[in-house]
Amino acid sequence: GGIMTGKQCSSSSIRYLNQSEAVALDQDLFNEYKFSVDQLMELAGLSVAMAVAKVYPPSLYKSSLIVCGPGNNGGDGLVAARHMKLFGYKVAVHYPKRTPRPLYENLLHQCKNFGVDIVEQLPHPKDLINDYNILVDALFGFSFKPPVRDELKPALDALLDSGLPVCSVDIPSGWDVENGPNTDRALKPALLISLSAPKLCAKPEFLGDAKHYLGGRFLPLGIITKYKLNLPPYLEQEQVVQLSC
Ligand SMILES: NC(=O)C1=CN([C@@H]2O[C@H](COP(=O)(O)OP(=O)(O)OC[C@H]3O[C@@H](n4cnc5c(N)ncnc54)[C@H](O)[C@@H]3O)[C@@H](O)[C@H]2O)[C@H](O)CC1
Ligand SMILES: [K+]
Repeated sequence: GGIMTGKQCSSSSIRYLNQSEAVALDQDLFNEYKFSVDQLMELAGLSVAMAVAKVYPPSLYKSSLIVCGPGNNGGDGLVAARHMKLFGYKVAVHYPKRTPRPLYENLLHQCKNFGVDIVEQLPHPKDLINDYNILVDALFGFSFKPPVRDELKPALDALLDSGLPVCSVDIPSGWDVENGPNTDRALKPALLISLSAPKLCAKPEFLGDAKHYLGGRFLPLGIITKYKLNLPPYLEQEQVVQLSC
């Protein structure tokens, strides 16, 4: 739908970033604006948790599983896990390929100390529905290059075949960042949370009837101008804004 100011729901005239623009914008935040990854990841992960809670409130969707990948998209998932725990969800994390960096190690440590379950071995995808109400897809973000390597196929299969609603962080995992769901067996997320600005794969023709939120409310005006972003306004102190209804 178009801009609906009353309901804060807009998607017209949005500019979608290609993969190299997304990487360049990210680099500008670190190099020109001197943000640390931890800072942005905390805000990104918080906004993911907030969007998930708006669409799938913990009172109705109590039990969640967050599938985390080896990069910063997975880091966003680890942050979201901690916030979702604070929001009242039962939270489990599956984190099959761990990158040995203090950032990720500390986030995982925090999850454990906040009572997040760490699931080493996933059940068969069809059995996930017995234990969980929603899945969060934090497997791959804007640095993904298809096809998925074998080692992470089981994690993607869990997201593909469970039948549960999937909330994708920034990019629906397995999708081409620019060309969207261009395989036979593509993920169909129920909710996408684009971080900082939507990438080309988040165009309405790819998302279908999925809900779409923008989060990561940390862009300085200089970046918005440089990348000619035309983002919808966030209401008041909200960390997310809905893009399609
Ligand atoms: N500016 C922002 O909005 C911020 C976004 N954040 C999040 O960071 C990700 C991008 O993170 P990055 O570390 O660059 O990469 P990814 O997580 O997308 O994945 C890289 C990771 O995955 C492996 N990999 C790549 N392709 C494959 C493949 N075909 N098969 C298996 N594995 C693959 C690769 O080796 C790496 O290990 C962005 O989307 C946001 O979610 C930041 O949190 C904050 C700033
Ligand atoms: K993802």
